[in-house]
Amino acid sequence: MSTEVDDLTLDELRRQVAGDQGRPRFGQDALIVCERVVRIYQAEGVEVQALQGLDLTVTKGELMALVGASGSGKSTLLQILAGLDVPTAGKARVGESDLLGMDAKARLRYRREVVGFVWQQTARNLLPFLTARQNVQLPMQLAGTGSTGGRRAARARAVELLDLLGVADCRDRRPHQMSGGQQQRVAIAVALANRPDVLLADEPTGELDSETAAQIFDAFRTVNAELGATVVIVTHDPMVAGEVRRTVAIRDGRAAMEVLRRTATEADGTETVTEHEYAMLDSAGRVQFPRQFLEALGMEHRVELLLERDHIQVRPEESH
Ligand SMILES: Nc1ncnc2c1ncn2[C@@H]1O[C@H](COP(=O)(O)OP(=O)(O)OP(=O)(O)O)[C@@H](O)[C@H]1O
Repeated sequence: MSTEVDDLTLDELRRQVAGDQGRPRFGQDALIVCERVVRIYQAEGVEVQALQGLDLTVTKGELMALVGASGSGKSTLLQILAGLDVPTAGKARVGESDLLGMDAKARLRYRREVVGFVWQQTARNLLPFLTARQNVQLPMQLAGTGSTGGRRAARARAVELLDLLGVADCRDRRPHQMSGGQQQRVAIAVALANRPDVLLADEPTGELDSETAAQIFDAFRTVNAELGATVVIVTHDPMVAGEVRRTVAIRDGRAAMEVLRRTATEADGTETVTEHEYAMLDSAGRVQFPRQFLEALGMEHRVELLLERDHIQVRPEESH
C-alpha cells in the first residue's frame, strides 16, 4: 500500500471511495435519476430480481425509448417512475420527488401532477362514457384546476391539446366512436392535461398496426417539440430507434446499451442522420459487454484492461 493511502484518515478514505470529492454527483442536472435501482419481487417463495442495480438519467426535454426482451425489467422501471411501485433499494428521483421516500399523500400528488401515463390498452386510458374532451378535462378537475373559474380554462386547454394531437374532430366522440390510433392520441392529451414534468408510455403502440404506430410516435415528437414534454416510452417496437433520438436497451434488469441519433445540417441545407451505439457506463464504472462480443473472443471471468491515450483496450486473459 502506498504511503499516500496510509496517510489518509478512515473518513477521508470513505469519502474518496464514495467519489465525494467535489465532483458533480451522478445525474446532478438530470430530471430523472435512477441510481443502482433494485426491485425484487417475491412470488410463491421465489425471489425475482426484476431490476438489478439499474442506472439511468434522463434530461429535461428528452424524448427517449426503453427497449429490451420480454422480462428484462422495462415495465417494472416504468411502474416505479409512475409512482405505482417502489424500488426495493437504490435511489430514484424525478424532479424534486424522491420515489423511495414519498408518503401516501405525496405519492398521490406525484401521480396526479408530476407524471402522465399512457397504457398499451387503448381502453384503459379513457373512460368509455365520457367524450374525448371530457376525458382530457377530468384530470384537471380531479387536481382542482377545473373548478368554477378554472373550468373554462380547463375546457380550452382540452380543446387545445386535442388540436395539437390532430384529433380535434374527435372532441365530442366517446372512445368506441374512435379508431385505436385516435384513442391513443386522446390518451396522450389526457396524460398531458395537468402539465406533468414527465410523460410515460408503456407499449403505447402495442395494439396498433405499423402505420398507426408511426402516427403515435409522431404525436410524441410533437408534444416533445411543441410543449417541451420529457417523454419516456417503453416498447418492443424494433422501429423505435428510428423514431426517437435516444434508445436505451435494458438487459437483465440493467441499462446495457444506448443508441443516439444525431441530425446534422450541412452547409447546403441537407440533413444527415447518424446513429451511434454505446455501451452504458454505470455510476460505479461498470460496462456490460454484448454477449456475442465476449463469445467471439472467448472472454470469460477476467479481461485485461490497458489504458491508452484516448481509449481503453479490453483484451482476453493471456494464457500464461
Ligand atoms: N408483480 C410481480 N410479481 C412477481 N414477479 C414479477 C412481477 N412483475 C414483474 N415480475 C417479474 O419481473 C421480471 C421483469 O418484468 P417486467 O414486466 O418488468 O419486464 P418487461 O421487460 O416489461 O417485460 P414485457 O416486455 O414482457 O412486458 C420478469 O421476470 C417478471 O416475471
